[in-house]
Amino acid sequence: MEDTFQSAYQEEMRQLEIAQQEIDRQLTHLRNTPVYTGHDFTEQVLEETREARRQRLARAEDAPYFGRLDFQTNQKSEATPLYIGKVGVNHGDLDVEQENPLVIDWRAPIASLFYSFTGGLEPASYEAPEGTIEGLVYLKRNLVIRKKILQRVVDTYTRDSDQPAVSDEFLLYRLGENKDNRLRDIVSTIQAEQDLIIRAAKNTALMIQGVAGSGKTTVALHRLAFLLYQYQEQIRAERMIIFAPNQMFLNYISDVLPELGVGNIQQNTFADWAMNLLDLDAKLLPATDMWGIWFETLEQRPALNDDVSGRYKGSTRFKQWIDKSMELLEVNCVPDMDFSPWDGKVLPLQTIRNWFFEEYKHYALAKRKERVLARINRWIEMELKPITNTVKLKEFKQKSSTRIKAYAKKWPEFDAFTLYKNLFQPDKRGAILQQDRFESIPADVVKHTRITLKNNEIRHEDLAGLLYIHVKLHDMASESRFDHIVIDEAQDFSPFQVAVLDLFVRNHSFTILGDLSQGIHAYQGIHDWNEMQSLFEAQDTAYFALTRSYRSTMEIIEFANGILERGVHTDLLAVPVFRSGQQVQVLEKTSVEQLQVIQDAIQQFEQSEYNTTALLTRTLEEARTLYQTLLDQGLNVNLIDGSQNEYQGGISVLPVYLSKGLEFDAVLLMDADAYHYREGAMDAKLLYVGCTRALHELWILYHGELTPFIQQPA
Ligand SMILES: Nc1ncnc2c1ncn2[C@@H]1O[C@H](COP(=O)(O)OP(=O)(O)OP(=O)(O)O)[C@@H](O)[C@H]1O
Repeated sequence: MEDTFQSAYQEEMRQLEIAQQEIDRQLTHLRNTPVYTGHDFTEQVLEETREARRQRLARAEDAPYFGRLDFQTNQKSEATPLYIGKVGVNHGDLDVEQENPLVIDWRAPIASLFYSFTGGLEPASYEAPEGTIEGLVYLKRNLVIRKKILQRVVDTYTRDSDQPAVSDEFLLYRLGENKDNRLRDIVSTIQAEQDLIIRAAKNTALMIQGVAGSGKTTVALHRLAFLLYQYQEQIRAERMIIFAPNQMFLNYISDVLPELGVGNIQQNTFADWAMNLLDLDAKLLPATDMWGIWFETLEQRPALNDDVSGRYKGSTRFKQWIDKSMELLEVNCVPDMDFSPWDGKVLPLQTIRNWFFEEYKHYALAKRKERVLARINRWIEMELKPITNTVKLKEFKQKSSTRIKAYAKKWPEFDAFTLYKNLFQPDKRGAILQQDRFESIPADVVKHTRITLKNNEIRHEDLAGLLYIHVKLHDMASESRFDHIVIDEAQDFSPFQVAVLDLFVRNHSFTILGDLSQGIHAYQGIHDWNEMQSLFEAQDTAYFALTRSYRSTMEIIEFANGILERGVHTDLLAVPVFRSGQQVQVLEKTSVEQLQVIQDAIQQFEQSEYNTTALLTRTLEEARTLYQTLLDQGLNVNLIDGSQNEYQGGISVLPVYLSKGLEFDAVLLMDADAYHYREGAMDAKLLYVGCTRALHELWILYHGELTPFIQQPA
């Protein structure tokens, strides 16, 4: 066994040397080629290609590949070793597709075998542009190369061995590593079920329910890199966008795409993106406004049902209601009168209606109004032309100018904010719905929305409706469609938000990822994936479930599953990868003792060389207090209160609801008592989110009665 390993290692050392020499040679050649800066178009294109190769080779220099697959197609008499890396490298200086390149790009069709093959003697196959290619796999090997040095060779499958495939061994090695303050790429260990999602066809609204730590965010980013490779003729990075919950999260994931050699993809929160398009004179209330109601109050939280404002305003019910209102607006918007520029001259209502409802019907409402008014102006000019009497001409000009202004005022104002406001006050002039229809909006929603809108303030939950009206008025979506949209943490998105985004993307090309068990913003998000799936025709959408969790140890996953079983009653439980660690510690301590425990834990984590630790409190106020106490003790800690744009790593103190999406080597969850985490799925989900942030260690601290979602330690 040892001999086999030695010879494999020697063989890979030799291959690495060959690969590195070739990469060095090509790079030196390219670097010595003078950069073309002239105006000749052909030369400019050639220079661009050279520059792209320069950059690709530079990325391959330190670690040209991470895997090897020996594959024999049915047409060949022997297996060919295929080396798979983050970027493809050809033999020689030509930039054309080669049958057996030196290194194959991980996104190439043949590389999918490396991910989908999980062992067995049966033939394996992959889909190539020319059809299905079948053959036999002889070897699957993982290689760790760092800074040009071969560090590890792990065979996860050899055909002539009677050992089963051990693909988890290399994965476990990778998962056991400590993380820093950024998410990383996983090209060397993408799992078969993740690969299916990454390589799924482009023109589908893909919905992925994935348990905590199943790699949803990571997979979405790899999918973008794949789409750019696979559909390079059809899509551009600048026309793709990732929506994530906040700027800090965007910062946390910001290294992955550059690691995958992808730049220029837009990344934003829905709120910032929508506000930018709407360009309103109103103020967006910060998200903390809602958190105050749902997270900071431990007692007397509002009941959560479909009539709470976030759920209602995010529903297709509300969208349909707006549709109806807009239809009525359209039908009734032409002033019910002829237009007379001066006494004795009349443009009949029927002509104006004909322009609006027939000739310009393909334009959006605001444009139609604009066109009709411009046409009336042109009509006035035509009617003025034959008038030769200068006194009369002057008089008519003045009259018509005043009258057209007055007439234009009789049209509704096609401004999204004004119309949105009117939706909530049918008794006002300019209302677009009659009272009887209006009564279907929950009374509480009307009451609270009126108050905020009156103060020129809007909430996040208003953005979908506002944007929808804006699009209907101005049709700006068709001019600036995305090629692909990723929505991360999609369980916190509403169906209405997705319906609006669907107007902004070609061919329903979405990757929508989330976890219902982490739906802590259930007051605005979905409760079931059907709510989103039903927005699309069956052939335009696909659903995947990721159940394996890669982040945490088995002990942590099993502990977190227990919380879900007790508090959420779901079948969406995580299946751990077989990575064992410390038992979860559940410790009853008084507040004075807790401080000592925290200090001990931090010391212990430092010895384990953990880079990131989180202290999770139930509320923001408690996080602030704990942060101050720890600062006073001389500890070097960061507070995360929702206002940060960057995740620093180190020791962070934060309320549990702000930890979503992040991960830490160790987590200390504070105040896990029956007061802080009481009855109700929302508290259980909060606890679940908190516990599943931990990679290696989880400590639970409480005082008094333990929360019912956690089993009393024996
Ligand atoms: N195939 C894999 N190989 C190695 N690591 C992986 C793999 N898949 C996921 N991971 C790791 O698991 C962790 C969780 O990944 P990620 O944050 O993408 O999951 P998630 O499903 O978005 O999590 P959550 O919903 O809990 O925020 C990350 O550290 C990621 O690198």
